[in-house]
Amino acid sequence: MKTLLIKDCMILTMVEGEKPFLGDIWIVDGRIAKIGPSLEEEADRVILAKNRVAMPGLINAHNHASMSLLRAFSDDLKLMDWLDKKMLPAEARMTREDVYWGTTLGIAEMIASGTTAFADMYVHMDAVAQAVLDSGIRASLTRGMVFFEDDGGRRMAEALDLIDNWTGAGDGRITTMLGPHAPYTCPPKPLQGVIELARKRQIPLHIHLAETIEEGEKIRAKYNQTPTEYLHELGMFHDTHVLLAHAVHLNDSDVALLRGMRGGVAHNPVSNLKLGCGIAPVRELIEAGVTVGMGTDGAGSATTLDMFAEIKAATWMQKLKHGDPTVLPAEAALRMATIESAKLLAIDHEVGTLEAGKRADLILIDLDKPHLQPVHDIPALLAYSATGADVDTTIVNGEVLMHQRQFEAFHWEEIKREATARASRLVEGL
Ligand SMILES: CSC[C@H]1O[C@@H](n2cnc3c(O)ncnc32)[C@H](O)[C@@H]1O
Ligand SMILES: [Zn+2]
Repeated sequence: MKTLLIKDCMILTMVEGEKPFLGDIWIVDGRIAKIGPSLEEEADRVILAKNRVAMPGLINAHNHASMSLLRAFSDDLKLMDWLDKKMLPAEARMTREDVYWGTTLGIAEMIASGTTAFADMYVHMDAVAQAVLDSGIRASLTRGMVFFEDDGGRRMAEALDLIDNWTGAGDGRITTMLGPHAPYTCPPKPLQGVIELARKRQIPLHIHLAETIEEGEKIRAKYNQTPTEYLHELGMFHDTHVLLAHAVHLNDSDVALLRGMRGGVAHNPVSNLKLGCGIAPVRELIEAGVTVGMGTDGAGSATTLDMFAEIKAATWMQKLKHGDPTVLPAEAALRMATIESAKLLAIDHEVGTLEAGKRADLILIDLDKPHLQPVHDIPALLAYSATGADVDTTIVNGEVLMHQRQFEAFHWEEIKREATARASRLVEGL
């Protein structure tokens, strides 16, 4: 039996209706065994957490972690130029080892800024899975599939290999999905095949949707439909859990089509702002009963994987869009980054709130700083003033991955050396 006791923290469980309270968290074999005041348990390790807030780890519901190698390489471009002229040529040079080290760099940033789980779509996914396994973080992995030309079924075979070989690995830390990339890269025939397979094997789907106006124009020209109508008509929302990344350009009838869907939308506000894509209809989706979580997208576009930046951007953007500061209050934004994202990854029975019986995925945030005093309202402080750099401790599955801002499972110098050398090679001459 392996035990960990966290003492004397303010606990924000994110369970609906529960206010923050002072107490201890008792963790046994990776799960929360008890939460309460003055727990006197013998533990293998005790973390004294005075002046710290304990909250569920943040869950990044849409990422391409390897793209951390392409951080700040190509910015201030329109999405299609950025993707076609910069990202795709650099990605064409990526080896399996590049993807391993790029993902590890992304994971290091996520652990350092309080993310304990992420959803990823990329290529060389066995390398991504290995990086997740080695790092101790939790992830939902999917092989991104574009169907421009016939590849004899190679991408699909790789997607199924990932699912067959890695689902449940790392004591359940790794889960998997099928990932058709986007409506504009997936014509009806192959996309229908993916949807049917997902339904038959009950595998969740992860796809980009309605990110830009140009995407809407392309799909309108080809199929005389909105991107959402296109996916709906192919049966994507009938009986399958679907993680929709972005969903910026939805009209009222698109939102109505998503009502009652399984899964929901990963909102990526920083990427949407930076690429000038627009403001997603978050309030309308939530009012329609659609689950809305939060993600960063890759560091190639967002530049940062700090989920606290997303939390701020999400709430500010909705307040601005509706001209109303009461829209998307602090606690609702924090819920999007925790339990609502957990629902998108279909892991909300295990993580997303701090409750006895759940996996011990949690973070400690250091309030002993000028920008986090005085402590009137913890959710407001966390949503509006905290940053990833205020995360003191990150714990996944009961394992301490960072404490007092020191990685416990990583060799940072090695990651930096590998990542910087590989990144230079990938972008040379582009
Ligand atoms: C086929 S693997 C995933 C693929 O997606 C690309 N990508 C990264 N960010 C975005 C985005 O915001 N919209 C669309 N596609 C994106 C990434 O470069 C990979 O090629
Ligand atoms: Zn993306």
